[in-house]
Amino acid sequence: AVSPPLLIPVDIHFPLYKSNCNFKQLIESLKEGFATPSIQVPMRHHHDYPNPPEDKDSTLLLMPAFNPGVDAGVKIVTVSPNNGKYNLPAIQGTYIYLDAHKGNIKAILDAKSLTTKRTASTSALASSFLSREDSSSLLMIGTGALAKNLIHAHTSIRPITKVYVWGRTIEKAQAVCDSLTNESYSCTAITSIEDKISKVDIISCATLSPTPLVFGKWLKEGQHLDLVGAYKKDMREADDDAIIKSSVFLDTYQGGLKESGDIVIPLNNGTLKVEDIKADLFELCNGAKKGRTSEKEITYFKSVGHALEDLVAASYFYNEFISNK
Ligand SMILES: NC(=O)C1=CN([C@@H]2O[C@H](COP(=O)(O)OP(=O)(O)OC[C@H]3O[C@@H](n4cnc5c(N)ncnc54)[C@H](OP(=O)(O)O)[C@@H]3O)[C@@H](O)[C@H]2O)C=CC1
Ligand SMILES: O=C([O-])C1=[NH+]CCC1
Repeated sequence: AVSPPLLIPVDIHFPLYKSNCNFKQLIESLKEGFATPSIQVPMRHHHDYPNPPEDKDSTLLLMPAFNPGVDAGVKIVTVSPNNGKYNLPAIQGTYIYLDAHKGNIKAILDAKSLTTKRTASTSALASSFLSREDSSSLLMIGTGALAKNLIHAHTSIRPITKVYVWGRTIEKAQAVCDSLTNESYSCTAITSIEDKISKVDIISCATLSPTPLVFGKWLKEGQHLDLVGAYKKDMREADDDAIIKSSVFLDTYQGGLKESGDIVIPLNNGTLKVEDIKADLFELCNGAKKGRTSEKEITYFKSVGHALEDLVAASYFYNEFISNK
């Protein structure tokens, strides 16, 4: 099968463009983006809607962002949680990248690729503030479209030599490992989260699980927890004990306080108070707040995604296209 192009240029007559992502560069661009006050991001639309052929609702997200005088864009993305049974990623959609001055469309990007790359890079950006600098092992929980990208992004910023992958089936975990050959780390598929989780430095979790897969009782001093999955108020990937043991950080207060059960459930049951949340990526990137402050601290980062990330990544891929043309 032919994979879809990452970017279809509209104002440039060039057939198809598929980009290899340099995660280090994209992470740096995101860091600059989060520290750029001119970028405006209205609260995104987050609509759950019935999906009669399935037993689960789907979600539609509309995500605009503007950098006045420079560029703008909007992502239309759906999450169809049963897509796995059709061998499709849950995330589908498109990104329209615009010139902010005259409003013309500069490019249309495949939102599946854009989202996996910017989400993985956002997690790694957070890790650059929150994980220990000497982190050498990573546990990846989940085997979907994000898993491989998260492994690439996390290993690009820390000296990781050992990666472990857990999935609901060992075959899918092994397939992720098999796709990561010639890397500077080993990759091992595992069958039990509990057996490995206490022994790694960074845990990244990107699943559609409605209930916790990570339990605070398993977490050890100095670990960093990167929670990417739960995108609705009734979904969570980690339990209350994980919150109690950790310093909690968000991608943004705007979405992070409202959209995911990993934050909303502990806020509602009193386990977490808003004032306990240490910082979001705006505050970390502009230097207003600190990330990890001790080797022993357990850091808990929850992302739900933000349109600034899409705009910065679209700009990154567009400029890469222009310079390689
Ligand atoms: N924070 C952010 O910015 C973003 C978050 N996301 C979210 O991240 C998550 C992963 O995305 P992506 O990799 O693209 O999705 P995919 O659809 O490609 O993969 C989903 C993964 O979740 C696993 N899974 C599904 N149900 C469960 C369950 N009950 N318990 C454990 N594992 C389960 C699947 O396993 P199996 O193959 O066995 O079904 C698969 O490994 C999604 O929830 C998505 O909405 C996505 C984009 C941005
Ligand atoms: O930001 C994003 O694109 C998404 N967040 C959750 C699902 C998709």
